[in-house]
Parts: sequence; C-alpha cells; structure tokens
Amino acid sequence: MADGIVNMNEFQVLARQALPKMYYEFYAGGAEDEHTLKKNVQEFQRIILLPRVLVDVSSIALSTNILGYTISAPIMIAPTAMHKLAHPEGELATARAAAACNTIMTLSFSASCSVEEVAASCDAVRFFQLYVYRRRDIAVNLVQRAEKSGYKAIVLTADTPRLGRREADIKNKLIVPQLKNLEGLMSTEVVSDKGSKLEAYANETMDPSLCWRDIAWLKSITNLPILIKGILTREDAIKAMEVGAAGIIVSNHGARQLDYTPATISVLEEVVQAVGRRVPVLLDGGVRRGTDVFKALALGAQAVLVGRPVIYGLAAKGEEGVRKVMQMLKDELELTMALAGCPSVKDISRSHVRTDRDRLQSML
Ligand SMILES: Cc1cc2nc3c(=O)[nH]c(=O)nc-3n(C[C@H](O)[C@H](O)[C@H](O)COP(=O)(O)O)c2cc1C
Ligand SMILES: CC(C)CC(=O)C(=O)O
Repeated sequence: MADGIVNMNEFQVLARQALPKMYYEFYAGGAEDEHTLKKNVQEFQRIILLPRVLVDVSSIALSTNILGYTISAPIMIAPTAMHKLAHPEGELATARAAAACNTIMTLSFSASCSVEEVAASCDAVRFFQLYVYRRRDIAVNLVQRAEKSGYKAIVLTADTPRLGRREADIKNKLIVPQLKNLEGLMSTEVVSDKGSKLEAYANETMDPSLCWRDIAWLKSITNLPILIKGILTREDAIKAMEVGAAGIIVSNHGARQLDYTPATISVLEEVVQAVGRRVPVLLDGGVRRGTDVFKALALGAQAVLVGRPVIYGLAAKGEEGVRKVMQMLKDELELTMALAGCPSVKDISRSHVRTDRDRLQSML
C-alpha cells in the first residue's frame, strides 16, 4: 500500500482512506478555525534556504545527541494518544519502528498500550509524556512505572489545563476507549452524551490548577529529567529554566489546543535566544519535510518531533508505515544537507536560512 508513496502528504491521503471518519478527523483536526493548524505548515514554507556550494558533501552525518542519547537523526516521535484507533498493534508497532530507526519515541500518557507493554517491545530510548490529573496519585503511579520500565525522561505537557475545542470531534461525538495506562486506576467512562466524549473526559480529569510551583513536586517524585512541552514564549522559556527543566519543547500541541497561537517555527528563535544553550530546545508542529527539519535546526532547535505523520504511517501500513515515514524525513533531510552544503548536523547554521524578520530588517 505504501509502495510508490513519495511524500508525507500522500501518507495522509492513505490514512484518510484507511480510517473511519471519526478517527481520521480526530487525528488530522485542530482547534476551532484551525488557523494555527494551517500556519504550522505555512510558516515553514515562508522560510527560504541559503545553500553554500563547493563544500565536500560526499558524506553526510545526520546523527545527533539528545540529553546524552545518540539518535540516528534529529527527528523524534511526538507523543500522540490512542494509536490503536489507527492500527490494531497500536503503540507497539510505533515503538518497534522507533527502535528500527534508532530514534526516541515519546509515549503518550493516553496511549492504547501500557508503559510496560511498550517497554517490553522496544529497546530504543523512550520518553514518557505526562498529563497531570486532579488525582495526583495517578501521576505518581505513572511516573514511577515509567521510571521502573526504563523510560529516560518525563515530558510534561503544560498546554492542556482543559481540552481545546475541536469541532470535528464534537460533531462526530468522539468516543474514548479505556486508556491502557489507567486500567485498574480509573475508568475513562464519561456521562456526557452530547459532543466529544474526549473533551468531557479530559475536562473532568485534567488538573487546571497545575502551575510552575508544581514542577518542584514533580521533581520530588522522580529522578528522571523533565522536559516541558507547550512553550511558545520567551517568558515561559525563562520560567522553565528557573524551575529546572532539562529541556523545552516549543509546541502548540499540533494546533489542537488554543487556536491563533503562533506557528511553532515562528517563535522558535525567540525561545532559543532566551534559553541561550543552557538546555536543549526541541520543536514540534507542522514538520512534514526534510527541509522543515533543516529550518528548525538552523533556527536553533536541537531536534524536532513529528506527531501526525507517524499516525498517518501507522494507519496506512502499521510498523512499516511508521518506518517509511521516518525514513522519508531522514532521506529528505540528508539530501537537503547535501544540497545546502552541510556535511553534518553541526554545520547547519543560522546563515543557512532567511526568515520574514530577516527580510524586514534588511529593509531598515
Ligand atoms: C491525534 C493527536 C493526539 C495527540 N495526543 C497527545 C498526547 O496525548 N499528549 C501530548 O502531549 N500531545 C499530544 N498531541 C500533540 C503532539 O505531541 C504534537 O505536539 C503535535 O502532534 C505536533 O504537531 P504535528 O502533528 O503537526 O507533527 C497529539 C497530537 C495529535 C495529532
Ligand atoms: C487524550 C488527549 C487529551 C489527547 C491529546 O492530547 C490530543 O488529542 O491532542
């Protein structure tokens, strides 16, 4: 099925064909007007590449290091919920693909497979994404299980005190299957019979009082490094460093939370400047091409994460589809680096891209 596929957009078409409408729209959709959803992709397209020629590019090195772990390319797997809605093997297939590609998978708190099942099926480096519920004992339980199962970092998602308004899910009356990590801890049944059950469930469970002070609590329950996901401003990047985050993920949750937030690529540089290399800055949102990865690296990200492309690969062709998606991005990045005159990831610099701001400044 994935033979003859030449780019990520084609995987999206396959996924649409493979999935029931309710699930496809859950995966593909964004919040409200989906303004940010479009912007996440379009703002990458506004950045221009400035290649250097006559550089020896006979060998291209893609590998990089994240929190001390070497990965084959600066492209990681973002946490996305409920992979069994895309494929019967769910996160186990995704995890095996991550291991085969030698990259880091971030397992979603809201996965359809448990932290233990995924750990048993994948010897690659894994991070665990955490939502903090009103019932804090659930976070303690999950973090401890992740630590015991060999996950290497906690990715705290900070942009979801409530669920964003996803109109397709409301229309489709999206259902929520029992979340595997919560089995025996709490039920995911909700009473709401109108609109998105996911929204009702999330709003009942998420702790909207979670705040910067709570990072101290989180640190008290784990020895793992904590990355904060959902940072979009200089101010919050500074706060994240003050509370001791080991890394920052510039993210607007794939445009599924607050609509009209900026495209992630357009705020990356501001965050990178605020952080000043003290901790790694990662980015997700709208990465669909190797050139996008290159642009994010040129603007200071240490790596990117991809969300929907992985789900589209999974829906289209299970583990093989995810592998193909990751390989496609790697191959495109490798070619971009060769054509831009960058033999290694370290050679990708700010001077290899021109942004709208650069164009404005050159006019002053
Ligand atoms: C279907 C779907 C489910 C998601 N589930 C989660 C989740 O459980 N936890 C989380 O922190 N982010 C979640 N995200 C956000 C992703 O981690 C990531 O920020 C986003 O997908 C990146 O944008 P992209 O899809 O354009 O690559 C989800 C995104 C999608 C599309
Ligand atoms: C279960 C969730 C809250 C999943 C999520 O983060 C999302 O759908 O964007």
